[in-house]
Amino acid sequence: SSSGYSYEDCQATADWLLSQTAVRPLVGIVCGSGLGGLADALKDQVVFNYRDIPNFPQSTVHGHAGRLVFGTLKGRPCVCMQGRFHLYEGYPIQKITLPMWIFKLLGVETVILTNAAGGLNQDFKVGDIMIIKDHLNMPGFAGNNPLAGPNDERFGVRFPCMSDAYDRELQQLALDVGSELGYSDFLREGVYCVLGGPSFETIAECRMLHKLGADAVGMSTVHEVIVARHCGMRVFALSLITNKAVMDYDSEEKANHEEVLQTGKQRAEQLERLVSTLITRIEHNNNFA
Ligand SMILES: Nc1nc2ncn(CCNC(CO)CO)c2c(=O)[nH]1
Repeated sequence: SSSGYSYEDCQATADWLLSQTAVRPLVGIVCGSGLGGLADALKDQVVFNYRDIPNFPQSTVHGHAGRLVFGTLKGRPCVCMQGRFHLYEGYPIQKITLPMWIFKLLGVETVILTNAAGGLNQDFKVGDIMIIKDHLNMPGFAGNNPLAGPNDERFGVRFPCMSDAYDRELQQLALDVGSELGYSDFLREGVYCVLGGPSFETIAECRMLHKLGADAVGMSTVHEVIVARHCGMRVFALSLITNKAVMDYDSEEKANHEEVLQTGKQRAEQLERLVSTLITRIEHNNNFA
């Protein structure tokens, strides 16, 4: 569509990347705020700055490097976005999700997305890792959906199903890996709600979202998930709970980005171990590639 990219645009970018590296990734990783360290774990890296990639948007948020890192994680070929895009940066939604269409055309079969989020579920503690089992797409309720506009059947169907967006097998695998690694006491599951941002939510909004069944709130991920599912990639996503959302009017808590990045640093190592171990357990169609 007009503000979107054509299949040919995406193909051109993917072909450009494939001509620059011999890595043929099966897993695509999206690193959330302060979680870019995951990309540093890749071996035999081939790195591209977003500004050097045709059609790619630029990261403008502190804690988002703006690099596409190809490499291997325990022998598994991966591509990792160190820095992602958000509605609050002022990008049209199709620009935010362009990397997903490109991942698809690179041959990626499974996308792993991480983000930092506020905890709405009162049982959650700062530093918990929440496996996302479903989402609430608030911008989508207002029609801000990355699939709006003409549909290209080469990517997927006009009306894609979202009741199976978050792969149940990968969720179970993550729980198993988490308990193997001894992470069970900070590993949770829940529903992630996306808001446009950049302002953090009000107390009334937190209370409303909690009543609506949301366990965590953030400003990303859902748009990429919708596109990834539209073009048939498996999705696993998790939120690092970087602060407890303010739910009471007598609270002195004030959500801030620094706290988000600080918690990311503290938990980064466990999150990286969880994701890299998970990746070695994921079965792919052409594992022999
Ligand atoms: N209460 C609350 N806590 C949060 N921690 C991280 N995020 C996700 C948004 N992250 C932004 C600002 O840190 C950067 O992308 C949020 C949020 O949206 N709300």
